[in-house]
Amino acid sequence: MNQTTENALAPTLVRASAGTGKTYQLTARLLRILLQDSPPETILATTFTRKAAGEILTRLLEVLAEAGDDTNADALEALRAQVGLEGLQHRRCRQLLHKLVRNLHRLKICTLDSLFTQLARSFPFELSLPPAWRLTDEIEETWIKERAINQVVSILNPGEMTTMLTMLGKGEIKRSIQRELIQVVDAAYSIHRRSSDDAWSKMVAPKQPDAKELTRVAGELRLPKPKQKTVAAKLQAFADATQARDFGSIIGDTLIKNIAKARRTGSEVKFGRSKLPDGIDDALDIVYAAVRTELVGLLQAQNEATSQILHAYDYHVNQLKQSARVLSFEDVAVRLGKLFSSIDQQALMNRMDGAIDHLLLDEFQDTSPSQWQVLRPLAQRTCAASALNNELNLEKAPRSFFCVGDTKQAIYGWRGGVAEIFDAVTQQIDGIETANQDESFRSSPDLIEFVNLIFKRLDRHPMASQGDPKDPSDKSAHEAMAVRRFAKNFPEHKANKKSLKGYVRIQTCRKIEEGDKNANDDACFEDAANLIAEIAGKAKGKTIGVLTRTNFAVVRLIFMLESRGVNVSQEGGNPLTDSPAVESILSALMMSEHPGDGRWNFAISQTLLALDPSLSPDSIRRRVEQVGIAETVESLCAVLVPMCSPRDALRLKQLTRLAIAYENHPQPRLRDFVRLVQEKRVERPQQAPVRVMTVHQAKGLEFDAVVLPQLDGALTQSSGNCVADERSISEPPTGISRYIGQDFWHFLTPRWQHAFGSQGDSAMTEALCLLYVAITRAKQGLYIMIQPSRKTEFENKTAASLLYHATGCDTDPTQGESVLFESGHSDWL
Ligand SMILES: Nc1ncnc2c1ncn2[C@@H]1O[C@H](COP(=O)(O)OP(=O)(O)OP(=O)(O)O)[C@@H](O)[C@H]1O
Repeated sequence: MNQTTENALAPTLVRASAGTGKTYQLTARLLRILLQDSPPETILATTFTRKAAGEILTRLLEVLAEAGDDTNADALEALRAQVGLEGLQHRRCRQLLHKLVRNLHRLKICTLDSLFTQLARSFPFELSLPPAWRLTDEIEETWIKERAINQVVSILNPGEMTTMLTMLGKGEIKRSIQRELIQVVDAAYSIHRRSSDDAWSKMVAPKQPDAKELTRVAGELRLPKPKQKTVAAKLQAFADATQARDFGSIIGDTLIKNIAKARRTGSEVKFGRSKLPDGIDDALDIVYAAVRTELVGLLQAQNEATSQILHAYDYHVNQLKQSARVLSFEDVAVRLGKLFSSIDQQALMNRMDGAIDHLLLDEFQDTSPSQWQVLRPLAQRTCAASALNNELNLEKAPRSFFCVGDTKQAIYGWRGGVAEIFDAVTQQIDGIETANQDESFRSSPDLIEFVNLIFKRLDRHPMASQGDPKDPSDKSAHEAMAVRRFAKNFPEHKANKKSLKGYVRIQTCRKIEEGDKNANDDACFEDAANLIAEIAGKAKGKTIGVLTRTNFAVVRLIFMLESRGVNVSQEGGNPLTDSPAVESILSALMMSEHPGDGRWNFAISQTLLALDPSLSPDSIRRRVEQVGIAETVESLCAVLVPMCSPRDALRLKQLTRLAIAYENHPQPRLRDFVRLVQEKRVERPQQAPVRVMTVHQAKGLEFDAVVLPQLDGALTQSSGNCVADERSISEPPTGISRYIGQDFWHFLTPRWQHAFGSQGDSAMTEALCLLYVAITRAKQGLYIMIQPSRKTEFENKTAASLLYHATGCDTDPTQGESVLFESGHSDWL
């Protein structure tokens, strides 16, 4: 960036690596805009979480308060450097601080979700918003989803239902209709609502070869008499299937795959090592075409069924929401996206409450395409003017645009966030300047060296060279490309804190001979818990982050750490049912609704009923009817509290709070309350030095030491999702299809092969991003605990094996309790 453009606050996109101070940059820009006297209500800054928004505001006020203090010359100097204004004075900082404090409510620093909610309030009619609407939370969304699905089921007659399920389930009738439909809705509704009506009908099966031809081919395949028995049997099987038109039975046959490969590479069709008899090429092609029609036809039918289900679901879910006057954040974003892409920009601005002149977007990699659709007109408006400022070389920018993010931290693909959104910004915003930041203010040089070592050498893993890059139907090739691209584009990171000591260790846990997966996972968690207890004992006053892939691991580790006397807290919280005391209250409530159900009775006969014999299902039900759920819960908690540990007593208190809040629900029902408690995560209040959480929850956080105890699972999950054919992320998908396994991709057209392959590529990229986020949370200590495995298992696609290969480790990985890699200063503590 040159000085002139910096002065004029040129539209800027910053690609900033982990720990390089995105928040610092954003705050600097915000201060700069405020210091040029822009009214607070014309500024909008968005971040990913409410917490981050709060932190930016706090930081803003703190910086001004410190720099406004006449005796604090250092703070003023730091602020001058941060905002690039050499002549800035203490007095000016104080003035701005006072102005801000008086106008705090006008300054919009918020999440995208909350921005969209505010925007929606300016367009109630265009968005068909129900009067006096409110937002749902995740749990209410689940309830509404289930009710809508029940309604969809109720309108199908049994015949239709069987057909539908047969089509949905690839020919098999599934047992639970509801479960199947929930899966369909979870996998496809979000993309369905972003797409055009005919998107599901883009996968079209080619015409079946004609009947006469098939009969001829069946005969031709019986003619040759090859010497090898296996070849003869195979041709016989193909002839039989063709004769019976039973192509489903040979869909997955190796010979079918071989035909596809031979046609793609221009080579001969082979079966194992055997050569096939001459003169049957044409017959094989016709069988292949028929099998393709069968497979693609099945997929087409599945897509049709899915589309019908989703249309019906969309209707019912909207009806339910309209009558309950509720919307989710996603509903708001989707409606706004559609409106903003169809309305004239000027009309848009005229309608919005107070125009936004300065737009600042944090964590930009997690912006979804439909969110960008809403943000784009705002961004373009601020940029059109700021380009003009540049030309005129104005000191003060009446408008400006700034966004910052890190494509290496795009871990919310499931919400529709895509790294490519950065490219969309550079293409769609005229005159945007880009900058890179790769100097970490967080991590020690030893850690940064490790980060560079790993991510620049990801391609040392065998998976980086797997697959045929020329074959778009080869999933491994797409994944390999993702790995190589990540390594190639990885910028060299630098450390700012040159003298900060750091330490990295990768070690195996103890070996469980003959142990199954659970036994090995548990051994790894146990050894990690011992290690954490040891570090926590030595590292007084330091923070330790224990980062896992799954919520299940969080619960296991918390339990293990607590039993070792470690002061530990859990980010994001668990449902209150992690406390037996809460469980017995829930059992009592359920028993009052279902007095005959022995399960509940057994659960509370040992606790509540034993402590207070006057309690019975009847008395509890009457109490609920007379005084409501909250008071009943409170009275039941009072019976248990004297018997409880402080940990359980706290959970009971939190249960009472939840019950009081729940009573505001328009139709409080005991059953729904119990489900709410079972599902809602509630955090314990204190933040301990050791914090356990998933890597997703750790985004944006930092710790003195990080422990990673769960890197052995597959990097990507096999996808049961649907696949979108998207040419550009700013446009709705042109086609959608249900997913099929990679073995069948060769039947698809190259365009669909590309769409399926891109999904494999994205899933792998996201897995690498997750590993990057996990490793870069550490300031000084990084401890990685992996399971000992055979060398061949280290060829599997796991994070553990990626590290093994990237470090160039030659220590035997089959040995338990051995150190595979170590660098830096073990005495960093
Ligand atoms: N210019 C700076 N000078 C001094 N310290 C800084 C500077 N920028 C950031 N820091 C410090 O470095 C650490 C990382 O900053 P920050 O959390 O803003 O990084 P980030 O880019 O948002 O990281 P991530 O993307 O990994 O969440 C913080 O402790 C912050 O106070």
